[in-house]
Amino acid sequence: MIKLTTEILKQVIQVRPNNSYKGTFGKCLLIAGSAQYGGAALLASSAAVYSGAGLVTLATDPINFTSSKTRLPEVMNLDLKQSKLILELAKQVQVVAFGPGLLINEVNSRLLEKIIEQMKPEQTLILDASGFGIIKTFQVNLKLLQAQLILTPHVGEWQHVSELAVSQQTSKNNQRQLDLLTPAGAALVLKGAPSHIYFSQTETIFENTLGTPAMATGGMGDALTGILAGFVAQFGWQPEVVLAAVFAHSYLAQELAQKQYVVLPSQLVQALPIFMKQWE
Ligand SMILES: NC(=O)C1=CN([C@@H]2O[C@H](COP(=O)(O)OP(=O)(O)OC[C@H]3O[C@@H](n4cnc5c(N)ncnc54)[C@H](O)[C@@H]3O)[C@@H](O)[C@H]2O)[C@@H](O)CC1
Ligand SMILES: Nc1ncnc2c1ncn2[C@@H]1O[C@H](COP(=O)(O)OP(=O)(O)O)[C@@H](O)[C@H]1O
Ligand SMILES: [Mg+2]
Repeated sequence: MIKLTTEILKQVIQVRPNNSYKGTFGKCLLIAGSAQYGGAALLASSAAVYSGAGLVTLATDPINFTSSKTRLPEVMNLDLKQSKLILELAKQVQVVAFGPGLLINEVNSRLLEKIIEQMKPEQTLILDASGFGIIKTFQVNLKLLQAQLILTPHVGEWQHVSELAVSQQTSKNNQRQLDLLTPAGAALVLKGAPSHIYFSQTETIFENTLGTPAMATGGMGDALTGILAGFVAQFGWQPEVVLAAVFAHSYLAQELAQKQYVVLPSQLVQALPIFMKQWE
């Protein structure tokens, strides 16, 4: 088990080249948010923008359009029902993040299946939250994916997907289930206190030594999904980039928690640009 340190931030976060433009830092498509869980979509999409993705589109229930545009005009919106448009855009982005705040239903599962079918090896799919309910309920096969894959379940979601009770979630069992369920190289960010990161068909496991109970507020995982999307969009898919995003999320929360009893996910998101500047 390798413990993450600040080395990973220095390694991954780069000074931006002068001759860059928004296209240099990648495009993200987030498929997230129902009427009930619009906040998850707002947090994930804002985290992608604040962590530095060049262009961010949120496909969501239209009821979230006004709040999305009012809170963050940088984010573009697509109607979750317009699956043709979503699939078209999904071909053009570096990262698709699927799941926060979605309803677990057949329409969303069909959309995910088509995305899995069409994504290319140079792209990355991040699966979070209701995405796990969808793959489990509708038996979606992740092995068909050719793109890179990042799974970000908390232990409750991992229990559902892996069929490992929390008490059975040992490193060995987690690795075996990950290898069974996903293509080689897929990352599993198993969120908890602390979080562990596994890679499919790879022996080495990483521990995120940081984190604080001040993070235990709904939406903190949605923010991580957006940070992962932003990091992969601009720094490319590499195991180190996944590790750096996970570490940055907890490190920043811990920094804020020195002066705060609770760290709100939206506060963490807003603090990202200043935090990243320290590590470029
Ligand atoms: N503001 C918002 O709109 C928010 C929306 N959310 C959305 O709400 C939906 C349901 O998410 P939930 O995470 O509540 O899903 P679940 O209700 O599926 O998961 C929580 C279950 O897992 C168990 N559990 C065990 N260990 C856990 C751990 N370490 N951390 C968390 N739960 C653990 C809990 O006891 C509970 O039974 C998702 O779509 C999610 O994206 C949440 O992200 C919270 C914020
Ligand atoms: N006590 C804690 N110590 C360390 N990290 C925590 C703690 N509580 C929550 N977290 C972190 O907060 C995030 C919570 O994610 P998740 O459960 O998906 O939240 P949500 O679905 O509400 O957005 C994870 O990254 C987890 O590691
Ligand atoms: Mg979550």
